[in-house]
Amino acid sequence: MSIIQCIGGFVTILIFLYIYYSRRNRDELLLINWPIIGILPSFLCHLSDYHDYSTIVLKRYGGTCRFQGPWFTNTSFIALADQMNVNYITKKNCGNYRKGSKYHDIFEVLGGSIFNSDSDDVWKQEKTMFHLVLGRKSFKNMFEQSIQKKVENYLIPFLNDVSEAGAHVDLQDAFNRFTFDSSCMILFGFDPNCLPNKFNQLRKIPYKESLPVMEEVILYRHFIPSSLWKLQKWLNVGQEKKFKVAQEYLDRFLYESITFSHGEEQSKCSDEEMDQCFLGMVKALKNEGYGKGEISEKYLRDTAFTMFFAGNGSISSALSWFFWLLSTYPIVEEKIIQEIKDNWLTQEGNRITLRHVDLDKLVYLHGAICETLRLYPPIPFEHICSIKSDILPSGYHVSPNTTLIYSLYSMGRMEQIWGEDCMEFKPERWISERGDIIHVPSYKFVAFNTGPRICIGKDLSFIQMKMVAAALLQKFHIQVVEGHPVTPRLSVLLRMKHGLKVEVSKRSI
Ligand code: HEM
Repeated sequence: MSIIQCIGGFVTILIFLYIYYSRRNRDELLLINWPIIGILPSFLCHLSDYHDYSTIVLKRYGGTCRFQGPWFTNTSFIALADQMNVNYITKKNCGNYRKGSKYHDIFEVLGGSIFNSDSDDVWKQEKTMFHLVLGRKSFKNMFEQSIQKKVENYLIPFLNDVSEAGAHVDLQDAFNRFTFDSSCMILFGFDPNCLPNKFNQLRKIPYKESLPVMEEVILYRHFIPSSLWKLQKWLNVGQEKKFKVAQEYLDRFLYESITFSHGEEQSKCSDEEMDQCFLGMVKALKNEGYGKGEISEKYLRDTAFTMFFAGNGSISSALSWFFWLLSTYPIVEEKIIQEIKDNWLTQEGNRITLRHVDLDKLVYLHGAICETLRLYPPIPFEHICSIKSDILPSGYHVSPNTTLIYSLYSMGRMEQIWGEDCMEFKPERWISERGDIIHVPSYKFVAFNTGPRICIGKDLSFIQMKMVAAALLQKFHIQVVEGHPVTPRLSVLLRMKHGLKVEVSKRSI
């Protein structure tokens, strides 16, 4: 018998077994760990709706189950969406769980940054430095002023122009440009002007496109054998070729920004603003003798890249899902508008000042943003690795050196965690009878991760999202174009696959 006949016979048996199983039990078919090829067929069938598929599987198996990859590929993992188990691995027994070597390989592009660090010394030192900078009053002021400037001088005029032209615009792209520019202002002290103030001045900017491409390839690296993607990388073909090109664009931009050697097209900030920007403060801290080692350009690049990776896409993704949900739930939009009317924000002449003390009064808006992050967490899953064998609180056994993936997306949709109405968008669930925001522990509301590796930028993210949402809702009614498909892109960041096409009309409240 020839090899082709053998393969043909094997495939026929698999098809027969597949049909046999599907007729016997449709539910069981959700997750069949086949001999040799493991979950590959189920996985391939559900590639386009991967997050929803994993959620259904995890619900079916009580929140914890094993996804067995093909033999000898090192792609098997334990999937989790059970808050007790997740609290255990991220907090109670976090000493036994690390990001691990597979994570470091997949996220190599982050360099020696805080995200990628497993060494307690380096991680603690970086974390303290982030806290020192983000906690400074001068940094917070600079942060708020940068967002305010960008909203007032670009985002609002841009959408005004769109409404006057009666055009359709991709709101996700506009938010992505907005967060890219504001991240640069905060990090480096200059605005690269990716978001113009006129609709017809939109131009394609390769370095701005880099992150979404890289995030997509990073997701593939999770699920295909590492030997395969490493070979692709070495041969510079396929997805890995796309990754390399995207990284080159972004790295060139970052190194030029660090040394400030761009052309003239950027709006430069004052020397004072430059000193107060994130990297300015990091350099000052290092010069004062904080932390070990020199401030090399590579270190500054890794820090800048981390800030982009952490903050830029997460915020633009959250804002896009927020406006899509409002378009789907007009009653929620009405309540937010009413809240803005009742508490409005300091009015200085014609100018609206978005101070965070005023934003704190917008409790319903806060609840709506939490609800968005629960249903559409920008980072949909987390990846860690066990050191020694362990037993999870649910009784599940974990062998040493096992990959565990906990799905933040699925955890936001579990009935055991959020109740029977978990699929509904209900900002009210975040508000107490007295009208305050209810504190929800981070192992339940996991969009910002939980345990020691919890997000450092959570408070700043809320300020930024509330500033943008309040300013836009006060000025515009944003409606998603009828029939526009909205589905998540297959990526480590929950962006929308087809963007968010919207129509904009002016509103005055
Ligand atoms: C909606 C916005 C955001 C969301 C949903 C979010 C979510 C997350 C999540 C899930 C992690 C854990 C990642 C991991 O360990 O693999 C994380 C970590 C981190 N985030 Fe955020 N983030 C957001 C915005 C930001 C912003 C604006 C900044 C910067 C100011 C930031 C800085 C960080 C840093 C430095 C870490 C690493 C913490 C550590 O490893 O100890 N994030 N974030």
